[in-house]
Amino acid sequence: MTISIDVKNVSMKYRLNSEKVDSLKQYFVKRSKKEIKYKEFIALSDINFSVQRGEVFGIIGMNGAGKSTLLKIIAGIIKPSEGNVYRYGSVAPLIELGGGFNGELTGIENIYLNGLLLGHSRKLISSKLEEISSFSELGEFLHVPLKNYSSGMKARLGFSIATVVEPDILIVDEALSVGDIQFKTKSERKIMNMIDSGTTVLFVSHSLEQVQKLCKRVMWLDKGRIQEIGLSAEVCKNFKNAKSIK
Ligand SMILES: Nc1ncnc2c1ncn2[C@@H]1O[C@H](COP(=O)(O)OP(=O)(O)OP(=O)(O)O)[C@@H](O)[C@H]1O
Repeated sequence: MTISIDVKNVSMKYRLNSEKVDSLKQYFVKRSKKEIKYKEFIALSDINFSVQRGEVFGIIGMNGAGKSTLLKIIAGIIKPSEGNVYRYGSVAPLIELGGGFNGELTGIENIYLNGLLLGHSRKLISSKLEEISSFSELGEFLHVPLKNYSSGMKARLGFSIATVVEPDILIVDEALSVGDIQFKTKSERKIMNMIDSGTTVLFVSHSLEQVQKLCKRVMWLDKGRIQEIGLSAEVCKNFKNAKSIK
């Protein structure tokens, strides 16, 4: 078995402002006097696990358990406070789609901007422009500034860019709604095709049914800690029972 993602001793602490500051001026005065106090919030605590190549691995947990934070750390979008993540191969994060979009630029210009942010070369983006445009089905809108797009249209473009090059590792946050029903079906089919061709998938979802259908192994996160890692049916059952007791 070859490892695709290795998460070692990862912890994440967020700093929360614990003091009310009424103005920016007051903030800077207090900051210069070192009077700003922070509370620490531990979103993830000592997370250790690995995912094998070609595995579809699920992460479940209640709201605020730390699922999205963990995905963003694994995708390299944010850095953990402690620990390391080792990824073997190229990564396509289907989270915060179009995070690097600029509303003043057109769809086409944003394809280049986002593609470069994903680590692709200009040449590669040019060669894939037609494919991205056609998958997004945005037609003439691709020549219009993004500030005139609906959120579904932006998500369509983001998805089309992120998946144009088949990655070794796909990171999917279910919370993102990718366009309308027709586009959702099309994007789910694309993800299924990648799974069939051996892409490693990390999948966060609140739908236990979907998790059991797709994933063999699942991790249950509870208040930033690993509660259980194991076979999907078993972990989902324990999670469901615990939820009904609460
Ligand atoms: N930038 C931030 N600053 C401070 N706290 C944060 C930040 N981002 C997340 N948190 C906190 O970290 C915790 C974990 O958040 P996260 O979004 O990872 O949870 P989640 O399991 O994905 O939740 P959900 O199922 O609701 O999407 C939450 O309590 C949240 O309030």
